Amino acid sequence: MDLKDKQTTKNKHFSYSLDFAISGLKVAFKEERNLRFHICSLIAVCLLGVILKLSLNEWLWILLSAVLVIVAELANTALENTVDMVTNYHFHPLGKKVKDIGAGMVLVQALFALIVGCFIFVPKLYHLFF
Ligand SMILES: Nc1ncnc2c1ncn2[C@@H]1O[C@H](COP(=O)(O)OP(=O)(O)OP(=O)(O)O)[C@@H](O)[C@H]1O
Repeated sequence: MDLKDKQTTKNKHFSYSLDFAISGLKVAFKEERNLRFHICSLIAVCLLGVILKLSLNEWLWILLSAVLVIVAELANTALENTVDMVTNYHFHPLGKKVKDIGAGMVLVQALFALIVGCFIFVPKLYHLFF
């Protein structure tokens, strides 16, 4: 961690904000197995989308669902880290509540993505095989 990483004041330039945002994404990707899983799933879905020649509307629904899941996972990661920082890894009923609600948020988004994926891919796969 260099001196810049110990900054606690507001960013003075947009480039600093961008720099910290990118480093946040890198840390989340490195530390969160679920985030890596969601990104791998997105790549697989995109490949399938190319093979099945999705329309522009279908691509937009798929991308919206994927972005919602990834944003939820990032927000959940931030919540988990905040709970760990505040509780110092000790059990606290409110810490449990926050983490469980955060996990619920990701689940809701993931179910939405699954439903969208089923609406788009199931009929296309059905026509392909039957
Ligand atoms: N400080 C704490 N106090 C109370 N309960 C906690 C605390 N930390 C974790 N827990 C409980 O343990 C569960 C798992 O915590 P963890 O931090 O591993 O989250 P997770 O949901 O497994 O994260 P991930 O999204 O990485 O799978 C939480 O959902 C919560 O019920």
